[in-house]
Amino acid sequence: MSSLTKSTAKSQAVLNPRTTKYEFMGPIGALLVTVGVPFVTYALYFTCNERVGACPPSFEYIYDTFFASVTSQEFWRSLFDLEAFYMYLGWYAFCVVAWAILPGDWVQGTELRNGKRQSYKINAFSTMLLALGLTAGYIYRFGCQSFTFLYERWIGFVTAALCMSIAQAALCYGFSFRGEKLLALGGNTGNPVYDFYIGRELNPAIFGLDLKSFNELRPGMILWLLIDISMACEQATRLGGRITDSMALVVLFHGFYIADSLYNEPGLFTMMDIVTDGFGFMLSVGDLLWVPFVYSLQARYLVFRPKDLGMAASAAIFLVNALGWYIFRESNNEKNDFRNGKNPKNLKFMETKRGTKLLTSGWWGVSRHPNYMGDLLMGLAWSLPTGFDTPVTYFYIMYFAVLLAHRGMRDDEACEKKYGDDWNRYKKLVKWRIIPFIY
Ligand SMILES: NC(=O)C1=CN([C@@H]2O[C@H](COP(=O)(O)OP(=O)(O)OC[C@H]3O[C@@H](n4cnc5c(N)ncnc54)[C@H](OP(=O)(O)O)[C@@H]3O)[C@@H](O)[C@H]2O)C=CC1
Ligand SMILES: CC(C)=CCC[C@@H](C)[C@H]1CC=C2C3=C(CC[C@@]21C)[C@@]1(C)CC[C@H](O)C(C)(C)[C@@H]1CC3
Repeated sequence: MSSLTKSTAKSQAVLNPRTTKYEFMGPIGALLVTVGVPFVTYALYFTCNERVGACPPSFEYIYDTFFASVTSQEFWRSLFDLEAFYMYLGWYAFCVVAWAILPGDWVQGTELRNGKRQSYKINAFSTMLLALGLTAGYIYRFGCQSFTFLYERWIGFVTAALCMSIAQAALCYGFSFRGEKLLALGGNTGNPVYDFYIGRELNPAIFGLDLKSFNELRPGMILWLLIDISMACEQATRLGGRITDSMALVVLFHGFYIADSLYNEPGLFTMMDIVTDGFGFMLSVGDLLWVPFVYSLQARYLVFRPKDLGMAASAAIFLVNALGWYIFRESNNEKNDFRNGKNPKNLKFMETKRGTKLLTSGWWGVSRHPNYMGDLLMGLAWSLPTGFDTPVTYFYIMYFAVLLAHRGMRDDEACEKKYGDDWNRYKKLVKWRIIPFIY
């Protein structure tokens, strides 16, 4: 080995140390989630659709109809739909083109280990507006019944999104070995199953397009809204032109959440996924498959189980969502302002040896993750319009509680490393993790 190659290898090892600690229960856990996420996405469809009597159906039904068909070639062929595949590719290409041509400010992310900063173009919200405008024009021109293909070709789109997420994660994993890349501190164990799942390269990018933030906010989140609109169109087609109040609430809540997230795009760049995690299968499948096809479950359910709630129930559910959103947005804003050197509400804070201050009053004095509490309340409001006939439409809030509890623990560990004793002092001041007196 030449001395130049040796010194490059040495500086790479210093910049990208081997990961010595596993998260997510190591390679076994990574493998379980890798297989489990696509499995659950398909299962939520096959155990809860209009051909199935109850959601979920009896075990006998699953055994007789589903297990029997799984062994047939026909079943596996039905998962692929070439037209849906091309439409999905077209959708992804639309998002890339919109990113490239729509105007947007370039902002810098947090400082990286190599002293550099990643640049991000801010135009996720305008991409959503463009997609919504084109969809509205299409529906206006061709009628609501022409925008029901996302409902009709559901499984074909699921498979297309899954293929895209596998392809992206595999390419990112492969390219992370080429050249001098900045790796994620948690994704460089040397175990391919684990590193593929967590993501090896921290910020993979093509022609200035940062793949991690792009995937997190655009092709999946905006598709989730389009899916909801398609479900509302399918319901309107079936009900002779009207949609139920429950469907209106679900589409409104989801739409508002998505628009709010995209409008606050710069807030993403300080989050754990962007700052510490690599772009691996976890985020790729989470962004492209899980978010659009699982988060929209309530809207899909209301197509074949329409429900009229009436004014009182609708207003009550609306208030739950509004309260959740208020807590979510206010707490995220308090922290973002504070981290940007502003404290408009004069909130109390504690100094730390690391130099960064921690809020101890306002929402961040109520619990250590008040934003999770707001997000969970909204999740509950999204399920309530479907009534109490099935637990399946409450899947989102159950999964989300587990995701946020686990995310809170990961963050707690990271903060303990960052802040040392000061973090324990902070935990004594703000005792509750997410929901006061409960958790
Ligand atoms: N819908 C969905 O599927 C998902 C939604 N989310 C949402 O994303 C949002 C962001 O979540 P996430 O990034 O996990 O976590 P948080 O927004 O809670 O951020 C945690 C970080 O904030 C800083 N911090 C912690 N306590 C304080 C304090 N008292 N004062 C000031 N700064 C503090 C620390 O970083 P530092 O000190 O270094 O600044 C810590 O690492 C949440 O609203 C969550 O609900 C998340 C995952 C999935
Ligand atoms: C089961 C599985 C595959 C888990 C992967 C987790 C992902 C689904 C989530 C990890 C962090 C996420 C965030 C959002 C969506 C879900 C994923 C990708 C988010 C974009 C939702 C909207 C919010 O306002 C947000 C921008 C704060 C949020 C960021 C994190």
